Amino acid sequence: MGQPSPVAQDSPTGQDSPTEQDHAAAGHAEPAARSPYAEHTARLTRSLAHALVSENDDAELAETVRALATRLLDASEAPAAVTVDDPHPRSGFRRDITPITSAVNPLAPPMAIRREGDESVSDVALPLQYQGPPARVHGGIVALMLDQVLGNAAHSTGLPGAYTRELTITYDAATPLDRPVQVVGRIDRVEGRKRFMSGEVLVDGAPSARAHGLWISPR
Ligand SMILES: CCCCCCCCCCCCCC(=O)SCCNC(=O)CCNC(=O)[C@H](O)C(C)(C)COP(=O)(O)OP(=O)(O)OC[C@H]1O[C@@H](n2cnc3c(N)ncnc32)[C@H](O)[C@@H]1OP(=O)(O)O
Repeated sequence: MGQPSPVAQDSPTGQDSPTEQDHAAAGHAEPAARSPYAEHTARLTRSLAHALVSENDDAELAETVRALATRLLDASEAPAAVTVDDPHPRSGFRRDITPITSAVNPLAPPMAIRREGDESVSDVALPLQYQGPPARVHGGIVALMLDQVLGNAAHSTGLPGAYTRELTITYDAATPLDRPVQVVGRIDRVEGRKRFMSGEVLVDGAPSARAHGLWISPR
């Protein structure tokens, strides 16, 4: 079996952390502290997800995975016995468990979002497990990436927390797998509780998908 395709940077999001009020408004408690064990396991699970949808075979790797699965099972029964270094130590970062930017959620590539001027930006290359039509990223995943990056931009200015109220995606062209694409989002205008947002997925600088959306803060 070949190496899994490179996934997005295995790092946290750069996304603004939700406040305690955000968590309270969202109806859940503050997540538990970060776990390096969870983060490493998520990385492994991403690689396994890629291996499962690939059609390659490699007996030596299969044996390595079998041994690792045994070790992981032991570790899950006695997690304190396993010592790992946190590759992304941060202080004060609340744990991100979203299925798109989280380092510890294996459903997430994960995307890392940064600020560039007035925009939120993420460079990402999605591997095979995000495929829709052959060689193309699934349209729902494209919408997920845009939702997250526009949401990041909506929260980037110190404005209160807001939810996606409306999100329209226009798919102009294929978003390719296994190639770097750039996801960009920005605030177009603010009207009271409403933030009107826009963004794109760029492939070699040209939009493969465009998004327009409305984010609203709860009353
Ligand atoms: C607290 C925040 C927490 C944030 C956590 C961050 C973590 C990030 C994690 C990642 C998250 C990733 C992202 C996610 O997954 S976000 C999760 C997915 N989204 C949701 O769950 C949101 C569901 N919707 C709601 O909860 C409510 O609708 C909210 C709270 C948003 C507003 O409820 P509210 O009861 O206040 O209002 P309303 O819904 O009756 O709407 C009525 C208003 O909207 C106006 N309107 C409607 N359409 C349009 C239009 N096209 N052009 C212009 N205006 C338009 C309309 O005129 C009216 O305005 P006005 O007459 O009042 O002036």
